[in-house]
Amino acid sequence: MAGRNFEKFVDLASKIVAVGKNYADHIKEMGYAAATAATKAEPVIFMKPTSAFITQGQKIVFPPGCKNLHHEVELGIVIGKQARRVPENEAMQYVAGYTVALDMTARDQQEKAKKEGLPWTLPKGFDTSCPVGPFIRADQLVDPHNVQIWCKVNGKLRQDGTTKDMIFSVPYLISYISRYITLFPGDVILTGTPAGVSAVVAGDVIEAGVGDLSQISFEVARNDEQQ
Ligand SMILES: O=C([O-])CC(=O)C(=O)O
Ligand SMILES: [Mg+2]
Repeated sequence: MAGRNFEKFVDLASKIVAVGKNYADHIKEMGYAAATAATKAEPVIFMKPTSAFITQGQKIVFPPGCKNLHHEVELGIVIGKQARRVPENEAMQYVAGYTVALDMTARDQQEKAKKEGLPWTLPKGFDTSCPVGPFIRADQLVDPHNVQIWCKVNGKLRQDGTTKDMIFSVPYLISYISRYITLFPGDVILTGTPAGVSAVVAGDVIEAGVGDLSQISFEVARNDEQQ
């Protein structure tokens, strides 16, 4: 991992791989089928393009046609070196660090896609759908499975979870994803959201953090192309 500047992981990344249904309380609030021994072995995986990234100072913009935009706070894993078919017991060697991320979701469009059995690419991958925070070095977060992740909207706490409640661990996810998709330095894995997701409107300010290690604040803006 030497020689690379992971402070700028957004510029290094070639992709964002996102995990869904990783917290039982969020599975429940969304009405997803309960996890079973069988589904536990298979996390839900989807992707966002790197054009979804925004960093502080930029605004979250409603995608065209969306009337119900949700925040989802998530721990992001920043990959440190190329990972292909990595065994779980070696997976942590591939972690450069972490970040706080928002998996912004056009919930109305995602619900429509779910009903029709279609992919979530646009509801999850539109421009500005992946606000991220500063880089957290791996040695600053020694136990990624025991940290608070939280999200406030206009100062009001909406999500207050802990990564202790993740169904699939960080090494499991790296191992599982890298069986199918080679991960490269700077790539980000979003590890799923705890309960408390809710709608935001233009003018709202979303704050989120991973413990007190990384904190972000983003304003939501309407889409000026909106019909
Ligand atoms: O949209 C969803 O509910 C799936 C997801 O991203 C998550 O669980 O974090
Ligand atoms: Mg999510």
